[in-house]
Amino acid sequence: MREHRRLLGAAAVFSMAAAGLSLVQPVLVGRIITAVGDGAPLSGLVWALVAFLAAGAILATIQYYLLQRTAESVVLTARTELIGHLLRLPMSEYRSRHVGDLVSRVASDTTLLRAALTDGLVEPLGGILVLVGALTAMALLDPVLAVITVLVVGTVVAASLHVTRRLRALIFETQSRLGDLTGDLNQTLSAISVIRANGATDRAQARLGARVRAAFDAGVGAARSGAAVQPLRQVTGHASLLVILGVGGYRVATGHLTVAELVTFILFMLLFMGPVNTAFTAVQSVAAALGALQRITEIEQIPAEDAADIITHPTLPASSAPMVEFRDARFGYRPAHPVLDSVSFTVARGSRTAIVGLSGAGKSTLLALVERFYDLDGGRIELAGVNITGLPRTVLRSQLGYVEQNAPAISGTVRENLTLAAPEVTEELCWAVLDTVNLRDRIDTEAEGLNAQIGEHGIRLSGGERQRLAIARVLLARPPLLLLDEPTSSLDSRNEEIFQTALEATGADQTVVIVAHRLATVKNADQIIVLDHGRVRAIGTHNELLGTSELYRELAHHQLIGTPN
Ligand SMILES: Nc1ncnc2c1ncn2[C@@H]1O[C@H](COP(=O)(O)OP(=O)(O)OP(=O)(O)O)[C@@H](O)[C@H]1O
Repeated sequence: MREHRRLLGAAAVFSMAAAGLSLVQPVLVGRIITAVGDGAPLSGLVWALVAFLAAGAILATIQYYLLQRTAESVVLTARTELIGHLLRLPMSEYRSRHVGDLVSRVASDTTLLRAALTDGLVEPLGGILVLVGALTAMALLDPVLAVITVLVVGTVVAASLHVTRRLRALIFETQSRLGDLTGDLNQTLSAISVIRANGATDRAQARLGARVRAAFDAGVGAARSGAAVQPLRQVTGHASLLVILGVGGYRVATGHLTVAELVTFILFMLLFMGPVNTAFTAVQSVAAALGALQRITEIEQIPAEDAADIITHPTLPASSAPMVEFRDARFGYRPAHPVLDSVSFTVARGSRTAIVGLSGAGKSTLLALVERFYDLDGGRIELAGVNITGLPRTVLRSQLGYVEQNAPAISGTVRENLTLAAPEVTEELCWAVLDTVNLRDRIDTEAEGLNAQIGEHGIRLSGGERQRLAIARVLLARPPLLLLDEPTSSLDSRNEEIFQTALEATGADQTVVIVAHRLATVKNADQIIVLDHGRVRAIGTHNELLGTSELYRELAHHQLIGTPN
């Protein structure tokens, strides 16, 4: 920010100096005309005029560069801050907003700030000097003509300000429609195979076409408002020139003014019109920037995920308490629709806990709550005896290895995906863990090896390969608690066996909570939690539950846990 102010200050000084020089030029021209009339020597005056013109041009060039540089760095700061904030929003915000709209706020809205700065801030500074200087000179030369000029220009400027009042809202509307379009386009392209396979391309095109049309209509609305200013702008220049030529000519004829004075006056008037024109542009740019700024601040005003956190434990104290404990936990994505209700259970250190239940029972939500993607509505979750709301989220998450349902991958290389939680691990360890999940041979087929790109969302890998890569990532990071959400749903039986072996090899220093949909994964767990409509129906081992839980018996009988009945 300080750098911006320094650069802006320098640009303003250059702008005012260039403006000051431009004010001297009409005076010199007037002198030259008088000298021509008097037959006096001209060369000194002409050289002075040339020198002033050249100096003015140099100053204007420097000022232009400084201004553009500042404007670019303001965009840089705005983007950097917005991106920093965007990455830290509460999870619910990403679910309720279009990602494309968020992207357009970073890419497009910030750009509008640039024009406001160049047109709206520094140019007018130099402009004010020219305006005041030129007006004073005009008043000294001929007060009557000066008053006439001010009246003509003032009326038109007032009218144009009235017109541009609506522009800010119109630009907000235009940018919002653009955000809707990029949001929809982004979603459509990421689900293009679903659309193609269902023969919905034409419908998608029609829907996107309607979005394009809405953006066009909003843009036309803003253009109409902007265009209304243009004739006023033209009128100001032409009308004042015509009036001054008429009245000025009359005043020369009646002996109130010399020709040299009239020419000087007109030159000052033309100088005076420069800032007036700039003001027209500035008003529009600032209105546009305010519209865009509204969209940027809308996001920046959303408190970051951890803004309201009250940290009671900056680090995780050494403790022999259970690894995880849910105590009467209640949660709903929407206030009146509880997804989890009175959930209580304990996960011992080094144990394997499986969570089973029908689809929609709340299994994934349970893991997301341990990650603190959402906060409970009631009750508490403890990690090693500490309420997780009292831990910094970075500390909490450093203890967890989470394999999400469907194992989403990040765009980038195999290595980037593997080392996301442990950037420092060696190449050797990477290959070893790929070996553990039976992925070494597949990655070996890539000429770039670990540096092979896996495409957007890992599109170049099969579902099962993506899942194995996600498992490899948490195995590599070796966090104390693994949260695995149906990690084998896309694996064949051989790879599932390999996964079981890898899981058994994790050792007593790692606790595992696994949402499972296959009996094979569940059978050997130390405890199985049966979840039904957000409530814990039973807890026990496979053999115990076969005897005590009707629901578990039914699920086990179908061999498929977690799918609708
Ligand atoms: N972001 C969300 N916003 C609103 N409701 C949600 C959200 N995520 C999940 N739900 C709802 O919460 C309930 C529990 O979902 P959850 O994903 O936890 O179930 P699950 O037991 O993991 O199901 P599955 O076995 O099908 O993965 C479901 O009714 C689901 O529709």
